[in-house]
Amino acid sequence: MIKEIRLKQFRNHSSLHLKIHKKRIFIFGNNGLGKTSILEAIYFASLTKSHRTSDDKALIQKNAPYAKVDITTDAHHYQVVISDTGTKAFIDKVQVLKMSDYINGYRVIMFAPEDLDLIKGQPSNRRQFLDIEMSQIHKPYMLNLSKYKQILKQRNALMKNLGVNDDLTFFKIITDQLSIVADEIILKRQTFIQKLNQAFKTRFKTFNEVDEVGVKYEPNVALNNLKQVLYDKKDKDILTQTTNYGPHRDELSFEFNQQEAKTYASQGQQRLMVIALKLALLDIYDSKEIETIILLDDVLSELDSDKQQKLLNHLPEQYQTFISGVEPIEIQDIEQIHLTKES
Ligand SMILES: Nc1ncnc2c1ncn2[C@@H]1O[C@H](COP(=O)(O)OP(=O)(O)OP(=O)(O)O)[C@@H](O)[C@H]1O
Repeated sequence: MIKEIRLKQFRNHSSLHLKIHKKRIFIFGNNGLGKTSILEAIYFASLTKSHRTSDDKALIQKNAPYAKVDITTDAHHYQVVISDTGTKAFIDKVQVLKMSDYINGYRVIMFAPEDLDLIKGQPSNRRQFLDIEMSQIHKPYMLNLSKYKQILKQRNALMKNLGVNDDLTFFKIITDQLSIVADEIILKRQTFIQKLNQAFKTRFKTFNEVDEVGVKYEPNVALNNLKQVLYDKKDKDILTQTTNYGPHRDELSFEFNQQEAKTYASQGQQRLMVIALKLALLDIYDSKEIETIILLDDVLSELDSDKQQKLLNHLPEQYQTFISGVEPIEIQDIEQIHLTKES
């Protein structure tokens, strides 16, 4: 459990010290006071990256030389220092030189309003979600994915130079290699989404007993078919100078009462779907030994008071959960932190 948070020159926080006593924490206050930034800092101290920018320097307070985040849990003290020269990370005051040894000391699951793009946004948003989440729980998937990207790049380069009547030796080698790795990816995605779908449905039901949701895998080409398709569609790939088929074109579809959620579900329903999806990930992670913190940024907006209560009452109890919002809430056993201009 996180017991203390200290921010120094992080975003708009010159110096902030919060002592935490409970498992549920609600941080509220007016717009722009830095609620998201606190959740972002907890996220950053876990993964050494932000959920909303790839530019770490944006986290340093304007005109300050560095930013610092200290997170104290029951077990350890985590510190990250961000400066012009990069990010340094420390566990219990000892610098950890290899970031892969530092990250995930505690795990974070975050919902941020940007995550609504999972439903509303482009297929690439959904593929990215799949790849990030699956890589976290299955290392061979991550390795296959980077192998796939590398072969795909080579194949695309080949397609730029290949003529319809050219020798096909290299084309065959690379197409066969790509298909083998692609099938591994498709198979793993299939299994993962099946599990995710079950957990997603169950989580969503705790917030809303009436409606039915689902997430479906729509592979661009079905398992074990890619090799044949790539041979059959060779001329199209040559003409367009790229690889038109494969898991890099896969899609996930979200359904709400058997309809496409993107166009059918309301804003509030979409929000609950994404939160349920994020919580479903917890149900399929197999890592009781790693402490997990849930971060819910601005989850309550667009929800009516009944849905707000249902959401707050059905959050999994075993995980410490930080929630941000604008107005205070009436719910028991939650630590409410009021951010004001002076805090
Ligand atoms: N590097 C920085 N230096 C100083 N201030 C910054 C920096 N980056 C962002 N800010 C400011 O920090 C403030 C905090 O933003 P944040 O998104 O955390 O607020 P919030 O309380 O979550 O707001 P909202 O309720 O509107 O979501 C904003 O006013 C923003 O302009």
